[in-house]
Amino acid sequence: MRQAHTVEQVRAAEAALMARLPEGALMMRAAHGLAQAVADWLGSTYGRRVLLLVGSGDNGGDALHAGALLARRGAGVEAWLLSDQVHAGGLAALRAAGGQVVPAGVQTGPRWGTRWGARPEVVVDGIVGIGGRPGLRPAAQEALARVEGVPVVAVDVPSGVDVDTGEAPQPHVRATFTVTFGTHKAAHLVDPAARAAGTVHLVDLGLDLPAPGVESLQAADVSRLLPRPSDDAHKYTRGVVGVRAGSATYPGAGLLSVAGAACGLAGMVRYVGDAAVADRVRQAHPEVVGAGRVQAWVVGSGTGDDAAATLAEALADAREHRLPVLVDADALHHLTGPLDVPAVLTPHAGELAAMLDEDRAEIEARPLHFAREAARRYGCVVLLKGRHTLVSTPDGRTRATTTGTPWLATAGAGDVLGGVIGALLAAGLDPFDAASVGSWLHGAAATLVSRGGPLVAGQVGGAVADVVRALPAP
Ligand SMILES: NC(=O)C1=CN([C@@H]2O[C@H](COP(=O)(O)OP(=O)(O)OC[C@H]3O[C@@H](n4cnc5c(N)ncnc54)[C@H](OP(=O)(O)O)[C@@H]3O)[C@@H](O)[C@H]2O)[C@@H](O)CC1
Ligand SMILES: [K+]
Repeated sequence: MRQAHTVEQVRAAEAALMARLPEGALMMRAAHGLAQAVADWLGSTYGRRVLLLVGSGDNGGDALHAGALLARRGAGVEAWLLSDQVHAGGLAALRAAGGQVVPAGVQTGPRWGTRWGARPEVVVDGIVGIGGRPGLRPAAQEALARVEGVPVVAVDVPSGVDVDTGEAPQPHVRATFTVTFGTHKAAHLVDPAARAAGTVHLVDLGLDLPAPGVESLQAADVSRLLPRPSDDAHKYTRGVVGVRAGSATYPGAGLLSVAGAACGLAGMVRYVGDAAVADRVRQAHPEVVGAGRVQAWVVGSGTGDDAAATLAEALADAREHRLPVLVDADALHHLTGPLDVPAVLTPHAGELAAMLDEDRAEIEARPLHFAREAARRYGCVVLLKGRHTLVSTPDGRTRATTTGTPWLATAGAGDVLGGVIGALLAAGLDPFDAASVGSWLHGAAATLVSRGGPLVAGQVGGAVADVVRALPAP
């Protein structure tokens, strides 16, 4: 599990560990990890040009110490100080290692602003870390503008983003990769900040941390959580998923929801809906049967004018038999308040905006906030679709999905996702696990069929089996 802790949690764990270690030991662990990551990325150190942007706090201290380590391995290292006060030990170390230092406010050389007369090969963003406020001050913005186009490695977090919320409303660094320390932070997993962080490399510091507020499943977690048939399983013990989606106007939504539900993770799929759609479903998926008892419902997509009635029928059955329900698309607009059955809602940003009476742009700027808000308001698990899909519970616990490919942004992908999650609900996972595992599998399946190129939604359900096959042993 990739875990993301808050600044407050990190500070507390750091204080407890620092009390047992010699002064500066944690910063040196961080600096060694940072220097190694930069060296690995460059492929060598001797003669390479590394520019440090150094703010007033320990984040700048990390950059200076890492710069000193790189300078000792032969790199040309220059530090631009963005404040009159920077980490004294780090500054002394860089100077002692032969690094160049350009004090705050000093106009630097002609071409790239460095004494090399050539572009730096990498910029190390030590402007601000977990002690910063969102946004960048003018000195940092000017420095970044002078080295525009040079790859940036962010120290701990891309400076300027909001570390605990993943929001990035103001100017901020856009990194090629980020080297973080001790644990991940929400900004590494949650967009838009996660996009600014690039690839994230974690340096272990040995912190003793509490339960995280945000986490991200990895292949091993999915393998552990995945319901697998027992030796004596039959189709009913594996769970039956019922799909109420699609209509004469939107038959494709029914077909694709079934394509997801029929990914093989449940024992059986029932389709309940328009007769003509049901015929087409049976042609495409002969194993799918009609109405009867189910263990979970998938309801909503493509139900058009019938959405309210279809939702009401599914909820009535779910109430009677205490079944979980996945509600998507058209049906989302007919929810009025907290649900009284276990449920997963799967809106995209536009649908969530309508559900919460907000602007879509606001939802996209603050997805973690609004996923949690919706989960509280509707009293169930909410999955907010996006590049990093978020799954939140009413108490705020959140998982971010980091599998997937931009090619998955295609019509019908959400229908398949709903079906896959429905299968997992029917197979017995609780709504939080079903939604997060389903989202992970859906993203991984899309990456598999995409192989770097375009895909159509219908391919994704069928590829879930290959993803499951490739999971590590539980
Ligand atoms: N935790 C750990 O386990 C370890 C942490 N370590 C490292 O320490 C980092 C945290 O260091 P930190 O506490 O000194 O805070 P940090 O973010 O460097 O600077 C805060 C100062 O910057 C300023 N400032 C504020 N906003 C700003 C802005 N937008 N733009 C520009 N400046 C801004 C403000 O000062 P001001 O200028 O206002 O006086 C504020 O006081 C952490 O991210 C990690 O890298 C590792 O070394 C070891 C293990
Ligand atoms: K930084």
